[in-house]
Formats: sequence, structure tokens, C-alpha cells
Amino acid sequence: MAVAWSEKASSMKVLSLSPSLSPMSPPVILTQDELKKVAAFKAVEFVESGMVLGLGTGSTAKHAVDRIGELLRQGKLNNIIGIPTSKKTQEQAISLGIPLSDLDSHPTIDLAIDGADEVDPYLNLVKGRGGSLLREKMVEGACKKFVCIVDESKLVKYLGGSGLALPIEVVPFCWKFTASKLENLLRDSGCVAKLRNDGKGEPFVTDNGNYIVDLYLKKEIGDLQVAGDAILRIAGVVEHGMFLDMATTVIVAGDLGITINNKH
Ligand SMILES: O=C(CO)[C@H](O)[C@H](O)COP(=O)(O)O
Repeated sequence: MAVAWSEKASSMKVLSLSPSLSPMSPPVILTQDELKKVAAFKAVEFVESGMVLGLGTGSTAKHAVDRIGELLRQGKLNNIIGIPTSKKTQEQAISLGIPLSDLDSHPTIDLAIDGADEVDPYLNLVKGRGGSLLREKMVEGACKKFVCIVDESKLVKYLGGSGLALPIEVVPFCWKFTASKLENLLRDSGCVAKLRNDGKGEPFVTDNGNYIVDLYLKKEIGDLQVAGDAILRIAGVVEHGMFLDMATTVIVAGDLGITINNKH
């Protein structure tokens, strides 16, 4: 259901950005990475012993996974089982001693914590600029609660509104054909499709052996659900990076503090 930032979404405000600051401390300007950490630490407050946890991917989620590992080490959390959303997060969790499992063994997840590339006023997300959108969507789709953590630079008026990529995971076979189908489908939004590269001149390959086609939009997509369903009907598309109506909470860290936005 729809919520708007300024009206219904903000259900709670935390005035201090850093747990170590007293309310009388002078304002502190935090870096983007510090804001990500603040959002991540706040999300980990929702974690309880005995939970099965979806562990997200990216620089924001990394802080949450680090914090979970720290609390386990300190004995403040027990009996956690993590379900990682990427090989990278799996490696991080193993290095922290977080017990891991998968969706086959744990098809229901109590809580997932993950970042996002864009958040719209209705708490819809773009994810996958880190390349892990398929596993993220599988894990976060199996959650009772999905807490998304972002710094305020991720807030957009509409999905695609940052001018950055809307990622689509595609099979490598004839990816140009799939990319042109995507451009054609979203031509009213001025869509340009580009194959993501790995920075060394080769295609970026996901954990699932697929490619990513990044869509750049000049205009807003009309009905996101309709567009998402149409994207999935293109043979060759594996999954798209729009996470519609999936986040139950979005925690935003910004210069003025943390806002916790709950879906109503
Ligand atoms: O979807 C993702 C990875 O596939 C990430 O959550 C998203 O890219 C945000 O990353 P970061 O926290 O590094 O800004």
C-alpha cells in the first residue's frame, strides 16, 4: 500500500545519528559510509536471538553483517542462522563465524536486512547495481520482514529517477536480442540498454553465471507492476531489479538523523 515520505511513511524519528552522541552534542556531519553504518546498526536492533536472517549484499548491508557478527561474538545474540544473498556476503559471514544455511533448508526467513540503489515514496526499490538482484529477490521474497537500509542519497521521486541503472539479469545467450526487446518494451520511457562490464572489458558475470543489462530511463515508467511483469515475460530475462511492495521497513540515515519508514 502507498505511503509518502512527508506524510505517512515516517513513523519514528531518532534524533541522534551516533549512539555515542548526547542530545546536546553539536551537529556532526557524517560521511556517506558513516550514514550507511548508522542505518545498518539501527536495523540490527530488530534482530533477535533464534532468528533466521537474510543477509544482504553491498556496502550498506556489509555493515549490518559485521554488526551481527560482532553481537554473536559478544554473546549478545545466539542461535542465528544467516541466508546470504551473494557469494561475497557468504564469504564475509563465514569469516565472522555466522552460521549459514539456504532457502532449501529454511524456506521462511524471519528478517532480511539489505541496502538499495533507489527508494521511491511508496517504498519500492531498485536493487542490483551490486549485481546480486536475483538471490536478493529470492531471499527477500521469502521474508516475514524486509528492512531496507539506505543513506538519504538513495531517495528518488520515482524508480529510475536517479538517472542510474535499472539492472536486469539476463541469460548470456543472445543478450543483445534480449536487450533490444527490453529497449522496445520501455521505449516510452526513453530506455537505453547497456551490457554491464566487469571493468576489465569483459561482461560482468553474476553469481548465477548470467549477465546484467542495465536500463537507463529518461522518463518515469507508468505502472511498475505491469512493466515488471512484462519484463519477466521476455524470454532471456531472468529477473529485474525492481523490488515492488517488498520492503516492510526502510531505514534512512541523513544529515538530520534516522527516519524509520514502515509500510502500512
Ligand atoms: O542491490 C544491491 C546489490 O545487488 C545493493 O543492495 C545495492 O546496490 C546498494 O548497494 P550499496 O549499499 O553498496 O549502496
